[in-house]
Parts: sequence; C-alpha cells; structure tokens
Amino acid sequence: MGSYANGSTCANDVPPSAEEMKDPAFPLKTMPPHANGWLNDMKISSPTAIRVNIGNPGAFDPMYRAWTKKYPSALNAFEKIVAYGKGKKTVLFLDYDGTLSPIVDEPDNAIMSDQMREVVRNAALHLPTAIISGRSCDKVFDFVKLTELYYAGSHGMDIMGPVGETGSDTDNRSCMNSSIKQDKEVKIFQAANEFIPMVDEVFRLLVEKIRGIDGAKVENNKFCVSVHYRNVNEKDWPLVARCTDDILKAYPRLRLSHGRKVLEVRPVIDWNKGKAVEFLLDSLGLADSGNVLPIYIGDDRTDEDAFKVLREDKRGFGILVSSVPKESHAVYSLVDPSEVMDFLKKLVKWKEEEALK
Ligand SMILES: O=P(O)(O)OC[C@H]1O[C@H](O[C@H]2O[C@H](CO)[C@@H](O)[C@H](O)[C@H]2O)[C@H](O)[C@@H](O)[C@@H]1O
Repeated sequence: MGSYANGSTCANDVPPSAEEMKDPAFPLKTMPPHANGWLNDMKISSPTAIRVNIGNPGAFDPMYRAWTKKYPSALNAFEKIVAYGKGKKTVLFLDYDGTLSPIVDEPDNAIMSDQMREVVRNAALHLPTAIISGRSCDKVFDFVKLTELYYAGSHGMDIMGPVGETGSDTDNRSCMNSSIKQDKEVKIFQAANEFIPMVDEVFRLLVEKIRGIDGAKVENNKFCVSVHYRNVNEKDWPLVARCTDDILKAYPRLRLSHGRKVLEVRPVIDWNKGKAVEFLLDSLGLADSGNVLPIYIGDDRTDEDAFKVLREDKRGFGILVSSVPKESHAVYSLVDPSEVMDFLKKLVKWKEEEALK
C-alpha cells in the first residue's frame, strides 16, 4: 500500500520510494500506462470554456464561428429541421446535466429551473419526450419531477415510462412493473440488474479510496458510479485516475468512460445512450418507421453514442450543446441550456401550429 503526502492511500503493486514521492510529477510517473491514457482523456473532456456572445455565438471567437459552419446552430437551422420533420412523428430525447440544467460545481445542486421544467412539460404534451441521463433514474426524476416523461437513467440502463407505453420484454433483460414517486404506475426496463451489488461495492470502495483527495467526490448512480474531479486541483487528477484504476483492476466486468470532469464506472455490457434511444423508439412502435424524426439534445461524450445512432440511421438529428468547438456525431449545435429552452419553445410552437392545420 503506497500512501501519499496529502493523506490519501492508493494501493500500488510497488510502494513508492521516498525519492519518487519528492518528484513533483510523482503520481503521473507511477501510473500504469492505461491510467496515463485516462489522464489525457480527463484533460480532453474538460476544455476551458471560451467566451461566447449568447444570441450571437462566435461573435467573440473566430474558431467557434468556423465550428458552427460544420455544426450549425439548431436555432438558425430551425426551419430546415421542421421542414424535414413535416408530417413525421417527432420524438424528443434530452440529456439532463449541461442540457436542461447548467453545469455547477456540486452535482447535488444541479437544479432545473421552473421555467425549463414548464417548457419540458409542454414539449412532452406535444411529443413523446425522454430524458436520458448518466444519473440514476430516481435522482433525475427528483430533479425533473415530471410524470409525463420517459426516463432512462444510468446511461440508459434503467428505463421508466408511463404505463402501457414502454416495455418490450426482449432478450434476457428483465422488464417489470413497479411504482415510483407520486404512486405513478410505471414499467421499468433494466439492462444490467445483476451488476447492482457489484456497482454498490465499488462505490463504497471508491468512497474510501479517494477520501483523502481534496475536492473529489463519488456518486452512486445505481448501475454506474461517477468519480467527480471538477473540484480537485489539477495536480491531483493523476491521483484520482490512479485510485480509480487501483479499484477497477479487481473488477474486469466494469469499465470506464469519460464525462465532464467525471470518470464514469459502468458495466461492460453492450448498452449505452444510443441503445436506449433504439429501445425507446422500438417501445413506441417507431423503430422501423420512416415516418419518425428523433431529435436528441446533449452535451456530453456519453451522448455521442446516441448522436451516432441517429446519424447512422439517417433518421433524425443530434444536437450538441457546447460553448466550445468539439468534434461530434451531432448535426447541429446549441450554446447552452438557455438556447435549449428556446429551441424547445420553438418546437412546441411549431407543433401547435401543425395541429391547427
Ligand atoms: O448524462 P447526464 O445527465 O449529462 O449526466 C452525466 C453526469 O452528470 C452529473 O455530473 C455533471 O454535472 C454536475 C452538475 O452540474 C457537475 O458538477 C459534474 O462535474 C458533471 O460531470 C452527475 O453528477 C453525474 O452523476 C452524471 O453521470
């Protein structure tokens, strides 16, 4: 067991020597090669935001302006989007953090504004709407508090929807009736039930492991665990990567993906937000229909799986929420949650006008 000057204890095959620990690059140098790769990804997935003039994105930054040529603003391209969706059934998929609520330092404080809640509720009254989040279903429901929606928590591994609307009992996955908040009867689809005890165990081990790293936080999302480093001094990021790696090497059935200043520990199964989109479209009876326009709005690397599905199927559009230029499988872009709200309002207005025709 190697122990660090700041009090955190990371198990290590070979304990670091006193000489090694004096080296300012110590945690990085002693990391296994793949954990070094993680550190690279930690940096890439946490770019510094540039100043964007809301309402006129790119006005301050020529690189952003050039980027929106490749990923045009979904607000500017709205007419084109609805022209494509004319006569089709529009289905809306929304990520939560960074899409419906702004990114904040403390994950428990990622509150959705009442105004946004009303806009999402309105959208759900006009078109099937699902929230697909890395958080557990219960947590995201506690933030959103809308019973009109479908919820796919834990990166799509835990799906709930209004009774009679979701739930095809496929493959070897379980699908059961249950009830959640407000006594609302729902159907639940869970893609990785058997992983719950393992994920819980890893959560507890990680909490213990990173206890000494100032600012680090571990969150239990039922089928996944999030290791947050947003509030960790950058010099300690290698320590976060190494502590996580130390735990994960005993769990080959768990893997790691990267979000916004967060390491996401999840089961090694062929399931992600893209699969959740396919599952929901299937549940709605729209899987093989050429008459459907799915729109997915998200800000995170984990949303790319869903963007990719829509792009490859050539059916709908991914919309990336970002104030920095990023490569993406999305087709369009929006700067931030306030632009997401404007887009949803426009969508509802269009649906209302369509209904009057
Ligand atoms: O799929 P999402 O709904 O976007 O969830 C992804 C993760 O979001 C949360 O973390 C992110 O937002 C926090 C609050 O703004 C922020 O503090 C953190 O740095 C971000 O990574 C959530 O806490 C995670 O559990 C989700 O996996």
